Amino acid sequence: MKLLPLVLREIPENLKTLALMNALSAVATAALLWLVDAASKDAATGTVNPRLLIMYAVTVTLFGVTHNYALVTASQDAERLIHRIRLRLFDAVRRADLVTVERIGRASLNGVLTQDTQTLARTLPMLAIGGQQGVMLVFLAVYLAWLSPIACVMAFGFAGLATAVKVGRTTRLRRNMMESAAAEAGVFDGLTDLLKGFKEVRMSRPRADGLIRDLGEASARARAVNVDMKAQWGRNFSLVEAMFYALIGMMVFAVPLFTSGYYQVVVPATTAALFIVGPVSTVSFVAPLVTQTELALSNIEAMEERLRAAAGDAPNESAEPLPKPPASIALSGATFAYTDADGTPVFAVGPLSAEFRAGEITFVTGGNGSGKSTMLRLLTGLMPLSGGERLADGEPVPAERMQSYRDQISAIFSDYHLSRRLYGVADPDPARIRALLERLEMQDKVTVADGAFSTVSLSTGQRKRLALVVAQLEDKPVIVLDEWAADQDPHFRRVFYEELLPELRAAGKIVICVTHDDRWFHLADRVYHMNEGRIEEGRIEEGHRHHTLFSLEPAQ
Ligand SMILES: Nc1ncnc2c1ncn2[C@@H]1O[C@H](COP(=O)(O)OP(=O)(O)OP(=O)(O)O)[C@@H](O)[C@H]1O
Repeated sequence: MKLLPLVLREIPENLKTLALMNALSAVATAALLWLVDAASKDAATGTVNPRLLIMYAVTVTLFGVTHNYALVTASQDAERLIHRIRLRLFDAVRRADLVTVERIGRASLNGVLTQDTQTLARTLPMLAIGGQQGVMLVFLAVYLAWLSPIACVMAFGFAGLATAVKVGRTTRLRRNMMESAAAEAGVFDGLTDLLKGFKEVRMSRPRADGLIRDLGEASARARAVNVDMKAQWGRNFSLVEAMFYALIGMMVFAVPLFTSGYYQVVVPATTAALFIVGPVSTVSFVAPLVTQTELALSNIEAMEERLRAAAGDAPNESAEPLPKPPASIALSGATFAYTDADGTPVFAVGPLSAEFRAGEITFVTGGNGSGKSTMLRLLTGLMPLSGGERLADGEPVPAERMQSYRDQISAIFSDYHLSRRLYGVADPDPARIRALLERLEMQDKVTVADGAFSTVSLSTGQRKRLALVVAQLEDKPVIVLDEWAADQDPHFRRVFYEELLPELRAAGKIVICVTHDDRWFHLADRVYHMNEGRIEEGRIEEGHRHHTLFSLEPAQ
């Protein structure tokens, strides 16, 4: 049971008031029943008792106010709880390192962050209502027991039976619903192929025919399963409704057989039975949601635990700032290995030693899969080192300064995600933005207003140019560009190598650039070459061009 401890721990503030309001609204309901009984006796003699009328009006008001308070507060508390859980999850994700996030998988993270929290958003308010109706049932039971203990036992016994039937059938119905969801997912998969692969479908009639045939079959399967599911739902609904009518019948036909003197209370007892139908129905509907809620909470807790366990007892990475913006950063004997699910290393890098200095352009070259991006991830502090050190100005960067170290670096990785909002750039100067957009030849495509780009629906190369606008607005001492130029046209590639990079160097930045463009290797002050996870420093030979530009020597 996770829900109750969670509620007691996370949102204890209103619980007492909530319980009181629930109890008051339930008492008001029982009082209304009593008043109806008393007033109907007067009505039978052709009189209206004004005192009862006033009491009735006051009790209805009390019920309205307390019921409304309890419902609204319970819903607000449920939303507050969900909000807190979400914030905790967001924070756990932002604190996790890249290896952990990649190991858990974005799909699993997404599932917990969206589906499981949505499940809570759906079930918690309903559970709150169910709880309230449960309290109401307790008070109605007391009232009915006061009128006639036997009537109470029989009414609640029968209601319990109806609930058991309903819950049992709902479990079966849930199986039908899961089949229905699977069938709908089949249709959705086909639709994804149709819409995402529209160009491919349009280009080939046999492919289109095959896909549409499969889609038709998936849709027919979904129809059959849905018909079955809805018939089952209809049968459940009718049966349970009929059982509640049977309950009322029992109050007037069966209960009198078991108790004497019942004729005196038959009207209020039957009215009370009518009143329990609604709450019993709600409680029986809501009860199965407890399992879903518990499952969602378990998933969320397990995910938090995985994220937290990965962080382990790691010190607070934001505890200390770097003493000053670094004039050089370096890896010294750094090692790291990717592992598979069993922990077996699948690709190892290092020991890597490389230094990157302010006012220098450093190129990192190497074949596909040689470990360039991995080296950058280690250098930028995105992934932990297994061995060796990261240095800033020749000094090892302790874990307590890692966030401050990362904050010195603007990085545009090859899979860079461009947000529309300029997160992390406080009050950007509009004139500077305009100048940068012009410099990156994007002024006709994009504007910036209220801290956001007017659009990010652009080509990959154009998005990378905007990423460079953001990086320059950030104005950090280190700029890392992972194959930035690969998505640019020849004209802008030249601008990048011959103008933008030298400008960044002239501004005193540590410029690190992964590239395959050997035509411009001569523009670098330093070249590192990656080969099967090892690094070699290239010596640039004057007067040479193209790939013979530098010869490789082991780094010192
Ligand atoms: N998350 C990961 N888990 C396991 N192995 C990985 C992971 N990321 C990369 N690798 C492996 O590490 C090796 C180096 O990858 P990396 O991306 O660093 O190379 P790269 O030199 O940047 O390649 P490219 O030029 O193709 O971008 C590859 O063999 C790759 O399969």
